[in-house]
Amino acid sequence: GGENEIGKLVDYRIIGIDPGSGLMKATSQAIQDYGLNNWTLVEGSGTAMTAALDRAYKNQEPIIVTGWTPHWMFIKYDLKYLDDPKQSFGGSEEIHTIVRQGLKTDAPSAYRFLDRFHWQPSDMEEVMNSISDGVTPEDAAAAWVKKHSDLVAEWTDGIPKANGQTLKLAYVAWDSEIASTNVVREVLATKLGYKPEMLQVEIGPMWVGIAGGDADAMVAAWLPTTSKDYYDKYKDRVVDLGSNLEGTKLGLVVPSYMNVDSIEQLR
Ligand SMILES: C[SH](C)CC(=O)O
Repeated sequence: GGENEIGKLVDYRIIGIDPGSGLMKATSQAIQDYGLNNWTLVEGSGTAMTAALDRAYKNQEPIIVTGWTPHWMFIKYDLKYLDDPKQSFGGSEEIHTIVRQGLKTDAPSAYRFLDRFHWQPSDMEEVMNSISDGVTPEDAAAAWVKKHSDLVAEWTDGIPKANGQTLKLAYVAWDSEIASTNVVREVLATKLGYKPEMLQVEIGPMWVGIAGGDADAMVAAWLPTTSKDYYDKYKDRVVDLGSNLEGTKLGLVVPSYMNVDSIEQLR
């Protein structure tokens, strides 16, 4: 379309995250679906996006970011999702646990725990919020595990301990997966006797790592839509242990002080 009031305020830019993510693919789809011809989707990272949001929000300036739930930003700032009447961002999804073929034989205790690992968005947000308040991911995970000993017991009761076997956990540096992967690491290390390592990679290498056996597990598969391309490509070479969290959401997010409510209004 031609001139757009909101577009002018944000220089026709949507501040995105890492280019391979499903969220960026969905945003490109929305730009097409809603005819946002003169708009630019800025590639970066989850960290760069939250830094830009923080700067704009502190100065009460307009900004549009690619966002998702669960995320600490909805606690820290007064934000809103733009309505998505064309459903370019899909509906509410879930996050799956994906492990390498052979893990059940090689590390049966880790496999059994990973198969049981399941928590609520509020649990993930508790860890995320603590990290966003400046607690290290390791300490935030340790505090959460200590506080939620009943749920952790459900994950680990009756599972024999390993004797210091190394395990490689792959993840992408999304704030949600920094939180979840640190909790998984903490349980593997303190309850099940493993020596877990965390490998921070981009989304493609994360799936390749599990499929190729270079990594043992990840809790970062947003499905059925967000990670669909990677799932379809690697599903025959990985083991999907199902959902570890339900009730996610993806979309365009703005501070509540902006006078815009729908993606329709950006054209
Ligand atoms: C950004 S969501 C945590 C995951 C994804 O977009 O692939």
